[in-house]
Amino acid sequence: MKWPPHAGDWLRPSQTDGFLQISQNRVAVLLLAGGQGTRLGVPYPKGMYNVGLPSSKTLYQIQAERICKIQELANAKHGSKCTVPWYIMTSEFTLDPTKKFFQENKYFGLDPSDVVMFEQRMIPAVTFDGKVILQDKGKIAMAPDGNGGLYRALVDNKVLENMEKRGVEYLHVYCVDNILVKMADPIFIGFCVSKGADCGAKVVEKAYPAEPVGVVCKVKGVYQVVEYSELRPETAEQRDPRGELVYSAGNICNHFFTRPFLNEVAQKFQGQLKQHVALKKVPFVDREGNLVKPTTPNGIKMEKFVFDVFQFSRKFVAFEVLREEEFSPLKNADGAPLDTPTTARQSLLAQHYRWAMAAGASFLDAQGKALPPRPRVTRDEDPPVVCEISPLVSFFGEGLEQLLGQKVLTTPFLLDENRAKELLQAQ
Ligand SMILES: CC(=O)N[C@H]1[C@@H](OP(=O)(O)O)O[C@H](CO)[C@@H](O)[C@@H]1O
Repeated sequence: MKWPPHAGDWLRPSQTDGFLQISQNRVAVLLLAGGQGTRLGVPYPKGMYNVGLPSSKTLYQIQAERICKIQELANAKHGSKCTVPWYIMTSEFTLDPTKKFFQENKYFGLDPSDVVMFEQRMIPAVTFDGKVILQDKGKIAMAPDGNGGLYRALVDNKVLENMEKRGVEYLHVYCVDNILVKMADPIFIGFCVSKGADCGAKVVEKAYPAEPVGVVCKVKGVYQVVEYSELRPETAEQRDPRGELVYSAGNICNHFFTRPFLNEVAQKFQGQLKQHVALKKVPFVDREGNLVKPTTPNGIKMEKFVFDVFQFSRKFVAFEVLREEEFSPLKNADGAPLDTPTTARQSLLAQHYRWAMAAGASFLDAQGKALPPRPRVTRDEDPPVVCEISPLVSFFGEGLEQLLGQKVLTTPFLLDENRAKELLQAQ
């Protein structure tokens, strides 16, 4: 069965309920940040990556500022003083550097007590015939247990108790690498809550059959995600009579869970989660004690997947969003055709350019020559101007008419809080 229906078939969800929940401290965000970023090829956590924006902000900073802003928007709407706690699942690889980075950057303006870091487990990598691999003399090669290690980590670290104490009822769980992620998105939260869902997933229409995204679909009557690594190419290519992909609902790793659902999974089901097998290049020491970096896969890493709990949901919803507004993941190093620092930067700058244009701004180039507006910028090209808008100024593009309406701006243009104040004062 094709899932979900086309975007136009959806009821228009209301933001109102989402903001209400946020303002009542019932919403938290949970970041999956235990991965090693092997494809990106950096020795530090992906969240610390700077994709080369004019502001030089890292993914962690952008996300922290979005939390600040969503709290502010909910407060302004409901006269509250709310908190959206940020739970960050790290691993042995990412915990210390992440902690240090947040400390050095004063938690990017968030209250440190509202940023809760915890660690997922590690499991040994093995050879194809099941033997452990020595990464160093006397050290077994270990890898994080996959983003589905979340459920055990929630128990190990008493995170669910922390959520309960704070009165958190709804979780927006997301992956670190999507530069366009809408943290605690009130539209998504509002939609899931209004449908009485215990579990939900945002999806985008797949761009092409072999795109490396999981697909949300029904298997034997049960909603689940089939991961791209486990979907046969001929299945991925199946089309319906209209010529559209049958499995077109691409998973963007943005999930909604209620706390009671997470509790139930943690207590009853997490032991049942399937182990997925990934063939990987695992560095090892040879008999002479030399470190060898294999060029072809030599080992197996076992991983659990965060979405494998969808099968236990009583009410699951999928929510289709626009790729250009919500999905541009950082997976690969520059040089790869897609999902690189360059494409992540281009997607964000293209979005901010669209916001500025929609707010009524026009642009001059660096020599003062007027630049004709370009209504459509695709996600993998440079927008005609460099325009970056701080999340502290605008989360969704809201509130920009007042600042940018009828303004003639010169590229490159960086709208941070100071610039926003100047623009307001100049009125
Ligand atoms: C286990 C898991 O969560 N896999 C996700 C995740 O893939 P990675 O290749 O593991 O980053 O993010 C993708 C979206 O960026 C999503 O399509 C996929 O299903």
